[in-house]
Amino acid sequence: MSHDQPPRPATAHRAHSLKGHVRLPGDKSISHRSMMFGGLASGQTRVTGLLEGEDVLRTADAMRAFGARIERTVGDDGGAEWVIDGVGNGALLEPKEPLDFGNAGTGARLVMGLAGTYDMETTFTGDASLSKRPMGRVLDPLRLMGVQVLQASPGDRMPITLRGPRFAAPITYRVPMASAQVKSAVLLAGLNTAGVTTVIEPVMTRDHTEKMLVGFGARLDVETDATGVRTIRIEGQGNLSGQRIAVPGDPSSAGFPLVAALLVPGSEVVIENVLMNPTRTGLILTLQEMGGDIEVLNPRQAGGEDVADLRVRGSHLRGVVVPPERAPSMIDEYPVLAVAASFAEGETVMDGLDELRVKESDRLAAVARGLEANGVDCTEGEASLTVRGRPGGKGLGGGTVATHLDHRIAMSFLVMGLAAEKAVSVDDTLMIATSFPEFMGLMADLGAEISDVETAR
Ligand SMILES: O=C(O)C1=C[C@@H](OP(=O)(O)O)[C@@H](O)[C@H](O)C1
Ligand SMILES: C=C(OP(=O)(O)O)C(=O)O
Repeated sequence: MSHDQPPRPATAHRAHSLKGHVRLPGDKSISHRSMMFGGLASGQTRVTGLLEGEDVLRTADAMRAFGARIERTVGDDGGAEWVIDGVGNGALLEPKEPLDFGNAGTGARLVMGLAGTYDMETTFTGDASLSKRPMGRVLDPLRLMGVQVLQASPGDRMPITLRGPRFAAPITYRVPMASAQVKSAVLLAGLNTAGVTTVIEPVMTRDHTEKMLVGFGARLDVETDATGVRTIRIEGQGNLSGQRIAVPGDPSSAGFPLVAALLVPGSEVVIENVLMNPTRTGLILTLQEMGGDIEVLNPRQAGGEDVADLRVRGSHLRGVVVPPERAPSMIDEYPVLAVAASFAEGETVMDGLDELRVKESDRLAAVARGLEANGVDCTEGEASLTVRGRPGGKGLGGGTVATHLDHRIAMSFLVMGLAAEKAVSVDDTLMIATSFPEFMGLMADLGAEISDVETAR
């Protein structure tokens, strides 16, 4: 997608029932990291199941700019296999051009860590959404390690130019907000820093960086104390070597067909090969607590991760209070949970949502405005959202939602339109390609009717 393409609105109509088996694209967090660690390691990394979304392809471009060779090939089973020839440890080259991360916070923040401590200059740019997001959370620890910020827009925003020191200093850093991106950026900066870099994580967030770095051969250990505080130590300047990675299906993407199947009466959908890492399953747990009929089938291990298939049936949902400490395990899923709550009996209370304000959009405000535009009774607090649902979706819908360049807002409200009495429109769907390019086709295969500008009825 180019930055200057005109927006592409779409409208979702009430569906009769959703039926079928679907396989999701690969997990976005693991896909980004596969590109980064494969691009840095010595030797070859082969990745199947990669999410070929725009966010991940930007990370691939960045790793190419640092000198990695990355190609999409066809594997033995006829599926795509990405082959990465890494630059070798400590051998990133200075990029000749600014790196454009598009819409991707993960790509930008993790690569700032990965490259920031190198004795070279790197410039980071992004689209209008990414340029509004706070980068100080990553720049602050990098500054402590000796990285100079040569250029940044007010409030430590992009475009940003970093200049690494000759010798970076290892630090001990307590992550001030629940953020896997900040934790990861510091650990990745530690990779190129002599000595031991320590990250203290008071609240556990997704642990893909830790697990994958160990898989690539990094010297990293994690200690968890009795209160759950994690201390992660990484020894710098070790050796990463190329790996084979099979990326499981993205549980954040799973949220959309999952909630759609729960809300549309008479539905039965099986979602195959979903990543079930416990740092990512908060949405499934919450929907089960609401009375959602979600069966976890065939739980298994694949490539060091928990994976399962999910059978979902149309269900009568009840409102719940979502514990704030669950937020990190479902942080990207609140928009679609709010949609589910709009159809539940009674009130759903979501709290501890401060981080939603700094995503691709201010998701707390975007969700509340979208719900209001579609007749949902809700209250937006500083870091909370309370939704009073209407079982059956009676009287809901009929509005157009402003998506603010945010893929998850677009997909969430299209899901709402499949179950609401009246159709729901979103002002743009182009951003869906950043994380879930197959969304429209996959939902249509299940029986959803979503019309866009080209197929308007
Ligand atoms: O590390 C990651 O892969 C991600 C971490 C989360 O961001 P924060 O670290 O900002 O919470 C999440 O919202 C994002 O989609 C992916
Ligand atoms: C927050 C998200 O991604 P990122 O921070 O990588 O832009 C997301 O995918 O919902």
